[in-house]
Amino acid sequence: MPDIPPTAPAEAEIAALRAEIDAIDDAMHDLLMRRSAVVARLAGSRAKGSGSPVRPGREAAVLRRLLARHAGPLPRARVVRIWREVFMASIAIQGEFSVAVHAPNPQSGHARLAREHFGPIAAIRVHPTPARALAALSGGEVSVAVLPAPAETDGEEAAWWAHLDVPRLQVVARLPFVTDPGGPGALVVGPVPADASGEDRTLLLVEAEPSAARGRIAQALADAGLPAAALLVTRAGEETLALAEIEGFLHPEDARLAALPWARRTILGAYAVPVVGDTP
Ligand SMILES: O=C(O)C(=O)C[C@]1(C(=O)O)C=C[C@@H](O)C=C1
Repeated sequence: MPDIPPTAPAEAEIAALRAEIDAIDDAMHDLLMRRSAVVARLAGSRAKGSGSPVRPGREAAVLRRLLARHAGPLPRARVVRIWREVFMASIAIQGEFSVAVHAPNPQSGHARLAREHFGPIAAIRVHPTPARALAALSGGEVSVAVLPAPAETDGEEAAWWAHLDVPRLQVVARLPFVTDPGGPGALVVGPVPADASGEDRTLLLVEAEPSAARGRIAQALADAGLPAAALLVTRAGEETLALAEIEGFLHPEDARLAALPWARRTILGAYAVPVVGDTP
């Protein structure tokens, strides 16, 4: 196509639209400065306490509320990306933040999930085993650890979830927050309990009798009023370990836990149920 110089009316239209964008940018900048000042007040308030400033449940609740009112051409996944940066900026205002991720290299799927979630500025270090990533978290070197989502095929070394040092360390989030069918999944472990988002899943680890079949474990959970939305069963020597995902935010003193037939039952933490992205 030949290059046609823009006509004067077209230039005037572009200038007017850009003036509108400039005014919106000023308003957005004012609001971001105001928001950061509120975050600084929150950081200074004793109500939040010391320790990790990260509250994944609160972040999820904010995003769900915004996505519920969202309309127009801005894709939902972009809204999430913009607010991820806002959250990370708020976290930076409140203190140091760094991540240990277990991944073979910085380009692998789980390392990319961590980078996408925690943003381009966060210090993210890759560790060759889950144990090394968790040791960095236990030792206070990092704020959170990102580990592959549990799988039934996990061997002794990969099954970090079978030996998690709860309640000192707990699962607090799941990545990605915008569902990606077929993509890798990861869990975020923090040095604080998970905070409820209003729509959560709790991870419950039970040690069942050695011969326990999957169906019997699922039935016992359902009978106790804790039907599993997902159930992973592995056998390690004499042990049968079952990791159940229970709908809702379960507290350790929930009476339904006492109705389970197994003495060893541990809440590993909880995560906000991910949201769906943009439909093509
Ligand atoms: O609500 C808080 O506790 C905050 O620190 C604020 C805020 C936010 O920017 O909205 C920031 C980080 C937390 O992970 C959650 C929310």
